[in-house]
Amino acid sequence: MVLVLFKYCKQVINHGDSDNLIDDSMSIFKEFFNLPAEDKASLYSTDLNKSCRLYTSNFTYETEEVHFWRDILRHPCHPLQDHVQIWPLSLKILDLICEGLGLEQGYLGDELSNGQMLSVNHYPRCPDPSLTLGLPKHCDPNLITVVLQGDVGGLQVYKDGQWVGVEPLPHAFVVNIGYQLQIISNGKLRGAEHRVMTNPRQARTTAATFINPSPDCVIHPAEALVNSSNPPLYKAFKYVDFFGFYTSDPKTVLNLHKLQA
Ligand SMILES: O=C(O)CCC(=O)C(=O)O
Ligand SMILES: [Fe+2]
Repeated sequence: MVLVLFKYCKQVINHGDSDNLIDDSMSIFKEFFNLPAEDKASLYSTDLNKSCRLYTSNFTYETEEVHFWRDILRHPCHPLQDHVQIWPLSLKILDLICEGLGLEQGYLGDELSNGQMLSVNHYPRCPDPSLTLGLPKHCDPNLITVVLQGDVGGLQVYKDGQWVGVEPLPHAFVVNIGYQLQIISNGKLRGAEHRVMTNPRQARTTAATFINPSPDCVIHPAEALVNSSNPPLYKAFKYVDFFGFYTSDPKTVLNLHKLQA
């Protein structure tokens, strides 16, 4: 397994997952979005609590100020045993992150990462990309997100004050660091700020697997990374509470969980 390193975002290649399986999955995702609208309509829902739903733009179409050029099929994979077991690749990535941070192997396992959410994004061809984005600048709320971005670029990360395109590498997975990893690492790792551009020539379909803590898991900076010269930067909280704040205001949620200096 090879990690191609960017500052806040990494791509994993030679990961051992079969290229055919990746291609087949991507074909099925594209086939789904190419179905006639009336076939997909029964899955469309604006109910945030619905387990599997198809929706447009971002969390809540009705109340958001700006709409984005994206349709999403979201599947919570819950309970996990009825769908797929935790994906071995994500566990390997988490153990590599533990090694890099100096945490014991498995520290990021169990309830810190046993929630898995599949989010298949479809960004239709956009006649005028200057008017809209596929997704605005954001940082994912969770631990890490493993993204299969297919062969059409569009994902950008904010690095050193500039937007940098993440090159689509064949069969590579992009790993985005989420807020929970920033908090657990006590700021050693930073959540990846990213956005998605639209494309005037071709549609783009991507599959993001969100690796999430369980809702009641209490998140706090890892004790091994905190000492008198590195005091904790964040409060302890339940993931479900953090996620609630994130859905109402993703821009200020991290500040709410900071300890005052
Ligand atoms: O589609 C992409 O490339 C990224 C998707 C993403 O950032 C997200 O779903 O949060
Ligand atoms: Fe994201």
